[in-house]
Amino acid sequence: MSGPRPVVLSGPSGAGKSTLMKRLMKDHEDVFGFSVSHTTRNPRPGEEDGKGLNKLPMLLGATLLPVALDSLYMLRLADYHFTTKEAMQEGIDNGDFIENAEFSGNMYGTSKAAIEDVQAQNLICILDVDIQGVKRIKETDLNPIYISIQPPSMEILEKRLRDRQTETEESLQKRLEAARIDMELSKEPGVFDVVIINDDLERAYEELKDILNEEIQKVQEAKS
Ligand SMILES: Nc1ncnc2c1ncn2[C@@H]1O[C@H](COP(=O)(O)OP(=O)(O)OP(=O)(O)O)[C@@H](O)[C@H]1O
Ligand SMILES: Nc1nc2c(ncn2[C@@H]2O[C@H](COP(=O)(O)O)[C@@H](O)[C@H]2O)c(=O)[nH]1
Repeated sequence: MSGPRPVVLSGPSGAGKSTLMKRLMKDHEDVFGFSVSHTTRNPRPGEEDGKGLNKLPMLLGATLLPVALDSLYMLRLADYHFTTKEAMQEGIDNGDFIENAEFSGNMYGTSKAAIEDVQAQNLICILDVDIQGVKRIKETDLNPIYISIQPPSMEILEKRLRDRQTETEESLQKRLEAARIDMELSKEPGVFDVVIINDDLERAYEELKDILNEEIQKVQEAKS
């Protein structure tokens, strides 16, 4: 496939993938596009459903110049396509997904359309997937850069997840269990191109930008 290489961001829930990714997208206008996954979990307060949001940037770009760029970016970032188990299973059976997994009792998956939407715009496609997704994507011809975002320790991860206030005690425990497995597997040689320890956010962000610098420049040059 031509165009910039996609980027797979993986790592335990609460490690900081979304925080880093949202900053990357905000700081690099029209360089990255997020592969909006499907999930059967319930939306969190403030999360945007992907339905219809893809069309928003063009409308806003043409009509709403005085709006602050920050708010434009928050508006155009869909979090997920929130769906039901039945609808998602039907999509999986139809071959609509390049990968799917069960995580913490819910289904998650990357549709082929989610990636194609981003690649059609010649943007760097960012996928946020768990370790099962990483393994499945390795069986495809997507050829992304594989980056693992890891917390400095289990204790800090637990604190971040608790402070985020998005989980029940039950789902928090499931996520911590998955995190232990993830932290072990990410140490296996050859699974990830790079492992970033997200201790200090600024340092982790600089590291992420450095890794992606070559692809970022390619997209920026192609646009100039
Ligand atoms: N370096 C950091 N120092 C302190 N807090 C951080 C750091 N990075 C992220 N956080 C905070 O930790 C919490 C988890 O981060 P975030 O939601 O980005 O994780 P995630 O990996 O995307 O999780 P999930 O996979 O569940 O979506 C957030 O409240 C975020 O503000
Ligand atoms: N295999 C996949 N994993 C995914 C996908 N989208 C998100 N995820 C991972 O799920 C967990 C939990 O996410 P949350 O939003 O409920 O906190 C996290 O590790 C994500 O990376 C996907 O399409 N496929």
